[in-house]
Amino acid sequence: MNNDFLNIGDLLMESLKKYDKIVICMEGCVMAIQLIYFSGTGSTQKVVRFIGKQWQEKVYEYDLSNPHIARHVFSHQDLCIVGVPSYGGRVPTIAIERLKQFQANQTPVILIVTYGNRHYDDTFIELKDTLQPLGFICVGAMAIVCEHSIVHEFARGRPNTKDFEYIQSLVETLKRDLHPIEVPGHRPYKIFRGGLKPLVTSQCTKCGLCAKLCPVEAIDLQHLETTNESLCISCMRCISICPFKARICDDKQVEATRMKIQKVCTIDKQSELIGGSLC
Ligand SMILES: Cc1cc2nc3c(=O)[nH]c(=O)nc-3n(C[C@H](O)[C@H](O)[C@H](O)COP(=O)(O)O)c2cc1C
Repeated sequence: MNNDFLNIGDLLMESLKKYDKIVICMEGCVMAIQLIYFSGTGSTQKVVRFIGKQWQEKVYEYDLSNPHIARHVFSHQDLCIVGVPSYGGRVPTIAIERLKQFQANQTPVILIVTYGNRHYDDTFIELKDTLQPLGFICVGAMAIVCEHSIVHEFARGRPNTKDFEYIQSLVETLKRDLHPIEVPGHRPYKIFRGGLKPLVTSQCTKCGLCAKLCPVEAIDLQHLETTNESLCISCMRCISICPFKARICDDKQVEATRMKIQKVCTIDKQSELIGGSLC
């Protein structure tokens, strides 16, 4: 047996059994940092990478927006950091489907939810409910405010330099006090009826980048002028990556969304550590 490894999973299971709060010092213990994320327009990826680097330079990555992502089994010697954006206060369905391809073995996991300054509602509890049966143990969670990927005026430019400094301080706190946690949210989860579907304009040069990068293959390379709306998950990836700004959301629909959420979005929220002790 290799004593250099601290078996975090076993410690956590013990703590769960005893209903005792456990404080785990990560300093000096050997772990692989595993980043697993879904990110439509790049904010969640940026945040998860930043948080991972606060532990170790060397990290492994699993991008859930890749339809051909390889399966993996994580061990108790891994520390996983799982990040998703909140869509309508929920975990994007495709992220749940792809997470279920993974397995864990008492693997500690930190949950990261990014959201566009409105609210994350039931995203944490849904993410925890997805990961726990797979063998993960939730030992930390953070809610991070990012620019709203539909209504960009909300939290525009965030996370900015100040946010990253703050996130760094949150990670330092988290590192000193990893333990099994409860997360906020309700069951049954909030109903999310889906978002806006991107439109294609005459600016389209048929370069095909959107089709290649669509997380759900909703754009056919042979028919770039349309989007398969039954597959589209409204992640806004195609709009954000188009070099010619040829894919857009209908202005009126964006305005309607803006009006609906503006009251709760205008005051800038702060990123936060989430979760009470499971004691
Ligand atoms: C379909 C959809 C639904 C969203 N729902 C919410 C929401 O309920 N609350 C919120 O604050 N932000 C919401 N947002 C904003 C995103 O959660 C936020 O911009 C997130 O950081 C995007 O991450 P990404 O760049 O990794 O895709 C939504 C965005 C999309 C595309």
